[in-house]
Amino acid sequence: MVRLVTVERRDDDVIIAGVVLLYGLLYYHFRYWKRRGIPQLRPSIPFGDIGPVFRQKQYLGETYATLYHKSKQFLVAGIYLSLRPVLLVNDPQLIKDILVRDFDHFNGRGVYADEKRDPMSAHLFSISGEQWKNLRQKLNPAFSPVRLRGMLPILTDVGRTLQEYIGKCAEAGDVVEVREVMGRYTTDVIASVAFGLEVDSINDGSNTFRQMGLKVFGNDLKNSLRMAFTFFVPEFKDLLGINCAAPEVEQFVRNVVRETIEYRESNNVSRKDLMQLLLQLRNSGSVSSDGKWDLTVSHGAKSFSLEQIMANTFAFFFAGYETSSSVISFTLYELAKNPAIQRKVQQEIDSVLNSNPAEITIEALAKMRYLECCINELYRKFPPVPFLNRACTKEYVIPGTNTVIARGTPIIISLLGLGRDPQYYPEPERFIPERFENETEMQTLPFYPFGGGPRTCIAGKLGHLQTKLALAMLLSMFDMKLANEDEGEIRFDPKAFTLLPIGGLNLVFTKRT
Ligand code: HEM
Repeated sequence: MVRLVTVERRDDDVIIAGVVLLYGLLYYHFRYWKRRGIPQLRPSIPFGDIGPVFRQKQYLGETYATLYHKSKQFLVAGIYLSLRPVLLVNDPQLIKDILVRDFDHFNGRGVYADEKRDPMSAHLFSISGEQWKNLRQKLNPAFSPVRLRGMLPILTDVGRTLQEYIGKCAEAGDVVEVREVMGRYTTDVIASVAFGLEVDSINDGSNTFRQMGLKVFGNDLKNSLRMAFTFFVPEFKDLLGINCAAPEVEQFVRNVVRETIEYRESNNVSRKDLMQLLLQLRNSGSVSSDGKWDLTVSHGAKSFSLEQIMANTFAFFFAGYETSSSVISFTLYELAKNPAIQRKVQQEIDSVLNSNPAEITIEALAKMRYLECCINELYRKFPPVPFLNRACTKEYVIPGTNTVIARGTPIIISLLGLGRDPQYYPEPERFIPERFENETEMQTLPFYPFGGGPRTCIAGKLGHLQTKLALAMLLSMFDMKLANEDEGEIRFDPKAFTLLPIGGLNLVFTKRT
């Protein structure tokens, strides 16, 4: 009896000692930034500063914005994504230095990429260092102005299908959930521009392309783990043994890419899209910078592997469709909420297009300055990529201080936080496109909807073009209003990986006379 009690006591002692030790280690860990002389907030064990995200109470982009507002008096603040220490950079000048002038110290992305274990993860968005520099240099010509001009007819075709679809809804007096419909529009654009396929998910939401797009950002448990490990703790992703894309998405991309390439190569088919340019790169080692679309077939070794084509097409797919669709749908929503702004932008579009709305050219779009201001205001208020990621690749001393950013440190810049900061944008909750009328003033604002420096969005001009084109095509033909006039402020789905409003964005369109 006495022995039994002694053994139980010993077990208790071991457990207590274990708990104390673990607590001590965590306590030590969560003072990582303090030990480095960098201010930190009040992280909690074990979620650090992103407890609301883990508890599914707040969308990650909003949590970063909150952390920005709490710490903006500091140039930088140390935060913890659960166990992972990350540096939040708040100061506009330092942000600019990191993105542009001192980019050499920060060319990493800080997310998961492993060409061998998970080839689909090693694309332009995720890779770093020399590998990234090489690929970026090769892919840059694929998004030059002359290429965009070549792609415009594809965008216009899909835009017409969108106009017709909205026309039918207007006639029937249907409520349109624009976040979904614009997601279908950009899916069709990217299917055509990146994969070279004509799909019509606008009229058929059950289309495989659309379903795959939804799966990429799906918030089921497995996908949540997939995203969390890709972005928060990439070091441990291998332990989990799951790939960056869901198996059915990966299989889908593989099949589509393989079949398209086989078809084009055996039938000598040429099309003005990204797939054509990736094939050019594969066959000749570069994308032609003089705007040619044909393939020079060399019989030597291919310089860009099939796996690389797949990974990068996948990146264009996920980076391309969600961003623009978010901007188009939130802009429509803001214009429905602000009828005076809607009328002003329509008058501008009418005067540019005169009586020929079928002819929307790049030159015509460039003349729509007020529409441009509306889109910029939208990028500010609802940035489709609400934060930027970088990783420090070479030790860096913050100018004017003794603070050292160590190699390997992941960096976050909260675009949503900056965009909603009244210090830069008075009355940040209001939609005021006029803020962006003065281009010189604009240059002084911390405004990076497409990121900045050499690692800025490679296809920003394409994204902006498909956004502006769709808005011009819709606004030239339709008026719109909120389906529910007393709709409150937008709340974002805390489980989503993108800016997804709970309940959607519901509008009613009527044909303009
Ligand atoms: C309105 C539309 C778009 C917005 C607002 C947007 C925004 C962004 C942002 C903020 C980044 C990160 C830049 C940085 O870290 O400095 C990025 C990167 C990227 N975007 Fe976009 N994007 C858009 C459209 C597109 C489209 C249409 C594609 C592809 C067809 C695309 C492909 C990419 C890729 C591949 C990267 C990684 C670039 C690199 O790391 O070198 N984006 N985008």
